Amino acid sequence: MSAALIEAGNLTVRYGSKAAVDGVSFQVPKGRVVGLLGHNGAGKTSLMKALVGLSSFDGNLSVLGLNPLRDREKLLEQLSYIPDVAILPRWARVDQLITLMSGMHPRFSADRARTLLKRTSVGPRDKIKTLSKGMVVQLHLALMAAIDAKVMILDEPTLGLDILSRKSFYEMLIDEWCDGERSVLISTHQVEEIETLLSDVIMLNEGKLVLSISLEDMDTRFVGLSHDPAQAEQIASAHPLLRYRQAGQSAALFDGAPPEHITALGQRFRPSLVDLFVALTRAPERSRQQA
Ligand SMILES: Nc1ncnc2c1ncn2[C@@H]1O[C@H](COP(=O)(O)OP(=O)(O)OP(=O)(O)O)[C@@H](O)[C@H]1O
Repeated sequence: MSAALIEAGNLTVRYGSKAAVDGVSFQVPKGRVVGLLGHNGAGKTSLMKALVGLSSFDGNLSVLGLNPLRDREKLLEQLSYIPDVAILPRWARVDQLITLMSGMHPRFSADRARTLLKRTSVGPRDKIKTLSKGMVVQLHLALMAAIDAKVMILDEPTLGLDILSRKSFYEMLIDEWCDGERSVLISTHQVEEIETLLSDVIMLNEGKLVLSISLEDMDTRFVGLSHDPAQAEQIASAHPLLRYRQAGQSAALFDGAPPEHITALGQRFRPSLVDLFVALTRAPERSRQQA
């Protein structure tokens, strides 16, 4: 088995003639927390469905050394997945669900699920239909995190939750599931909020991969330069990825350090993931206010 938990090479997912995921290649090694970012319709769900064997694909795809389509049953024993349309049976009580999961999944630990639930406001006797959206998501995570898996795939897991519920969701994920060996892939639109949790980021734009990088490498590769508006023309001549306003100042974002005479015109800063996301995925007509 290769060292990477997930390995995609020229991965393409089509719906008819449309490529929702278009020739994407990336790797997810062990122990990573990977953000999958992209605008609506960028291909995030389609990519995740391919990873869990729910979509056919062209190209190469190996998850835990398995082909998700051919070896789906074996793969699902070692992988936890919360889809964007996740639902739990409304008629059931929490303890009934735990019993159900114990019977269904060879790597599910009922004790672990009960321990994880103690972190939440969900009680074992609660009926699913009486739980709030935030509580259902916490319960879902507790159930999935009680599976002894190597990879977790979360498709917009905190959609519709308030900030406190989102925070406790991610706290439980990082504290209780991530152990330096397992990896998790999370798609989200809450780029700003998730940045500090991530070790890596994968960005899609209209089905194409625009970036796959560790946050560490992102810090050394991309350079922000804040500057006086009077220098805007000279800065533009060095072809920044994006020109925008930052903390009331004109700013430019470069892929790689700009030439020294350009750097000397301003002050370097570390661009945020949001800045980078905008720079790499904007449509030209949607570009932010030019500096
Ligand atoms: N079952 C389907 N049949 C046809 N086209 C589809 C299907 N599912 C998705 N698509 C198309 O594929 C593209 C990618 O959709 P996908 O749901 O993967 O994007 P996404 O990044 O998850 O978007 P969002 O952030 O809105 O959930 C879109 O253009 C979408 O219309």
